Amino acid sequence: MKSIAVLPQGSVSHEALLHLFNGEPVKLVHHKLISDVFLSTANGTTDYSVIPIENTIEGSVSLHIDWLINEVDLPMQTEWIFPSIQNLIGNPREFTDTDGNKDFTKMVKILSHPVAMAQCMQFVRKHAPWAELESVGSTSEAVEIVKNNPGKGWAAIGTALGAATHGLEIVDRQITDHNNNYTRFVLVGPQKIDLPRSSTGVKTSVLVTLPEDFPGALHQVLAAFSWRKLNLSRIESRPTKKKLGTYYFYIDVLEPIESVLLPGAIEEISALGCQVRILGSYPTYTYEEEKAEVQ
Ligand SMILES: O=C(O)C(=O)C[C@]1(C(=O)O)C=C[C@@H](O)C=C1
Repeated sequence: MKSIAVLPQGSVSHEALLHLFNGEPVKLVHHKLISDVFLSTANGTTDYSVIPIENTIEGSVSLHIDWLINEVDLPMQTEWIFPSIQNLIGNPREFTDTDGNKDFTKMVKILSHPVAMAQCMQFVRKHAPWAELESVGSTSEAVEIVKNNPGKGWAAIGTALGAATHGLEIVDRQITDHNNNYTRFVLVGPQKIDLPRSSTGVKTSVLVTLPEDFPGALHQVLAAFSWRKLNLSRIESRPTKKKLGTYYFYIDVLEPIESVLLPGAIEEISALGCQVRILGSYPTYTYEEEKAEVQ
C-alpha cells in the first residue's frame, strides 16, 4: 500500500487527497508542518507527499514552490485541483446573543493557515475586524487549538471535515470571499503513480535559470517554446536566494517530456547558456465543477 505524507486530518490537503484516491486504500502519515510533509518523502519514510502549490484567490503558495526548488529533489508525479471550502468553526454558543442571533462581538481571536485566512479576509473585516488573527500550520490545527481552548472567544477557519474531526460546529458556512476558490495540489515522490481515475491532461514543469548579462534571454527562452507551438500554462519567477536580482523561471508546458518537440526546446534553451531542471512530467486531473465554470 502506498504511504502518503499530508497535513493533519481534516485539512484541505487531507480532503483533496481523499478525493484524488477515490476510495483506493492508502496509508496516510499526517504531519503538522508542511516542511515535515516534504521531509517525510525526501528521507524515504513515505512514498509521496501532498503539496498545495497554487490557489485561485491567493496565487502561488510561494513557500511550497521554494521548498520544491531549493530544499528537496522530489519529482512532481501528478497534479489535481480541489475546491477549498472554508468555514468559521467554533462553539456557536460563544457567538450567539441572548435572543439566539449570531453575535461576533465576543470573537477575540481567529486562527487558521495563512493561505486560508487570506481567502476569507473580506468576511473577517466585515464581521470581526477587531479579532486578533493567528497563523498556524494548517486549518485543522487551528480547529484543534480552538477545541482545546473553550470559552475564550476563539474561532478557526477550516473545513467541514476539520470540524467533524475535532467535534466542533460550523458557526458560519462557506465564508470564502469568492465562490470559485480552488487549490492546485501536487503529489511529489520518486516513483510514478497510477491513479484510479482518468487524467484530463499532461504537463511538464521546467525550471530555467537565465545566464547573467544576457539581454533578451527570457524572450529567447519563450521563443524556443513558441515557434514549436508548445503551449505554456504558467510562467513565474522566483528569487534564486543566491544573489539579489537573480531569478528562476518556473514554466509549465502542456506536453509530456517525451513529446516530439519538447526535448528540442529544452536543448535550445540549454544552448543559450540557461540551466534547465525538469521538476516533473505528470498527468493532471481537473475538478469537474471547475472545468464547467472555466468553460
Ligand atoms: O491548512 C490546510 O488545510 C491546508 O491543506 C493548506 C492549504 C495551503 O497551504 O494552501 C491548502 C489549501 C487551502 O486553500 C489553504 C491552506
